[in-house]
Amino acid sequence: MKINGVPYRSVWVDPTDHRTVCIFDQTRLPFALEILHLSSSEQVAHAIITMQVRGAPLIGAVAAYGLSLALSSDPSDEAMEREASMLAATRPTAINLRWAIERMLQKLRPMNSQDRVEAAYKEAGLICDEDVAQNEAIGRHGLELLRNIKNRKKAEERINILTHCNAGWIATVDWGTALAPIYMAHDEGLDVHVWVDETRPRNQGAALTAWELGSHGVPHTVIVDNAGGHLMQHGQVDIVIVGTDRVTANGDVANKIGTYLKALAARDNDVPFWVALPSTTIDWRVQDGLKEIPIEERSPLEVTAVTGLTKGGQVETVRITPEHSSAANPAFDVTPARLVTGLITERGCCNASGTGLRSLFPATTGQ
Ligand SMILES: CSC[C@@H](O)[C@@H](O)C(=O)COP(=O)(O)O
Repeated sequence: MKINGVPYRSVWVDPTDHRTVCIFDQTRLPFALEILHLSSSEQVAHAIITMQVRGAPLIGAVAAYGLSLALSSDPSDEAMEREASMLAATRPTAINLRWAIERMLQKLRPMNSQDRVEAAYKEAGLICDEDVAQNEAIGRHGLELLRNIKNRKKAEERINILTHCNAGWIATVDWGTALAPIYMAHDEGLDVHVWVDETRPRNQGAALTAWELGSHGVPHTVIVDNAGGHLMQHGQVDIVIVGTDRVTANGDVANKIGTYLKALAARDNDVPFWVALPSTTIDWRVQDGLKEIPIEERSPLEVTAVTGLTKGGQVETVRITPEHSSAANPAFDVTPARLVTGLITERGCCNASGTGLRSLFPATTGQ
């Protein structure tokens, strides 16, 4: 995607030294656009844990480069296994992280240590290129859904889409998952408007989705997380599209906390609820999302405080709860497959079920 007319991906290798990995510091958006240069696997791990990079596909891609950086300083078997485990443990819910590390190890384990560094950067680059192609394909398939909605509307009526968290281009290597169809619809002149859930506690919607959509000129309105049900009751949402951090072999969907409540409201109001994902987000080894997907529990400080821009232009974090109140912060929830209208993948759309997924990915037996 472009920023001020310049095309960017969300992660790239510094062209001047061919080793350092560059990302946008997502904790600084939307107030500042800062590029971070990561030159060790520890720095990559820190960036993932602190959510300077986040979004399921992107943390997989960045972790793959993290392993490449580790091998640059020590390409031995011991170091590779140790650093791979360290990177895989940085966040628990998104399966793309473990998928990317596993793919790197499968490629690198049989190799001589002296050949590993070049091979690792090449494989990480392939992971990135494939992610871009998958998200572009998701965009094309999701665009069909939006065109169908438009065909059922009067000429002057816009398409209202609700989304949760940030599943845009900065959550992936490019395009995004849930936002890819929206960008394509906007680019071809469909009148789309996006209701952006702010997505407390970290406000990925208010900060990141709104920034992305605004930079691309897509009309959007930020709403508090609790407004979606009300808007659906009043016919102001045509479709919900969200991304996901892990989809089980049966089609259960883990995504940012609050997604489940949107799916319930959508079902009660006959609003289609779609989930967009590259196949790297499917965990074929897991069936029951509620029992088997680990849900990340983050710091209570993310709940008891908010960060924003003061009138003086300073970014500040302030407490919003009584000093001695405790807080809980489960970062994801699981939406059962029965509440999901369908999945948008790079191979097309399918039912959120084992049969639906197997109709598109018949040969996949595991990761
Ligand atoms: C294309 S990204 C889909 C998901 O990763 C996204 O919706 C999400 O929940 C991200 O969570 P985050 O905690 O910001 O990494």
